[in-house]
Amino acid sequence: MATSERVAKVVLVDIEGTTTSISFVHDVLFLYARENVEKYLRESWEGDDTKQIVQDLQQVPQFSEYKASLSAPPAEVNVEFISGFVRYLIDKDLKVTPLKTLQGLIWAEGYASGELKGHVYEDVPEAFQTWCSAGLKIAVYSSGSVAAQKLIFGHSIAGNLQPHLSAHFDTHVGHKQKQQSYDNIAKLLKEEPQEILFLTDIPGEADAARSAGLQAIILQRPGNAALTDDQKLSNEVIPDFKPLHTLKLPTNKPQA
Ligand SMILES: CSCCC(=O)C(=O)COP(=O)(O)O
Ligand SMILES: [Mg+2]
Repeated sequence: MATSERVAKVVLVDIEGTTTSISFVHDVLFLYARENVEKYLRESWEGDDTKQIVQDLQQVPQFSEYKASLSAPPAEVNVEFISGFVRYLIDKDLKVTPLKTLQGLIWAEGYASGELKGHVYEDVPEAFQTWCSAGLKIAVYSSGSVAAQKLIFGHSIAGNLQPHLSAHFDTHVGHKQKQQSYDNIAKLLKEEPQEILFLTDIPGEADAARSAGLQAIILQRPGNAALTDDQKLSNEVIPDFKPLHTLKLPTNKPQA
């Protein structure tokens, strides 16, 4: 289907590599979390949220591997030990839920102080505006926690984009390369899967979304991983959101 003829009721956007540069996520956000995790854990160690995250981190499969890599692991978990494990997970870019929850809490302090401003590509605010004016809904599905998603769009370099967004999904609905996650999202949105258009930089995510019946398009932003010839042949690939400015609802009926 030509991009100009495409119709959808919901545009479901990924963040890293789609609305936002990979370098911002890795070189700014992940670095901020790396540098501030120990301070954050020290100050919140006795709090219920941190206690739950620390417990959940110890259930991550890589925990025993990390412990075994240390010459003298402590007898009891402490701030330094968990901070080291968090940095280990960040360096491996593991999209595990307790890490993502913790990162969101750490970033909240950076956004509140003004040290962090969320990067969005220049075509993103106009696309959000155009889709909302055409009656489409915009939802977000990222490995970043829902709280972190609200921060990046609420404190973006283009201002507060959060009013354009109707729904947020993170790894609580499942892994981004699993069909079941997209089945879950369609059910939660109460929409037919084919009326949802998913935009992502990762072919495995596009494949999983299509298996669930969603439409999917790949973004090839500057700095994204190169696609193979096969991936280019089996996907529609666009450089930015501009070709999707003509996106319309399937009927002239406005959304309820
Ligand atoms: C919510 S901004 C940080 C995004 C993040 O932590 C991440 O791992 C990016 O994953 P995505 O699913 O957006 O590619
Ligand atoms: Mg991505």
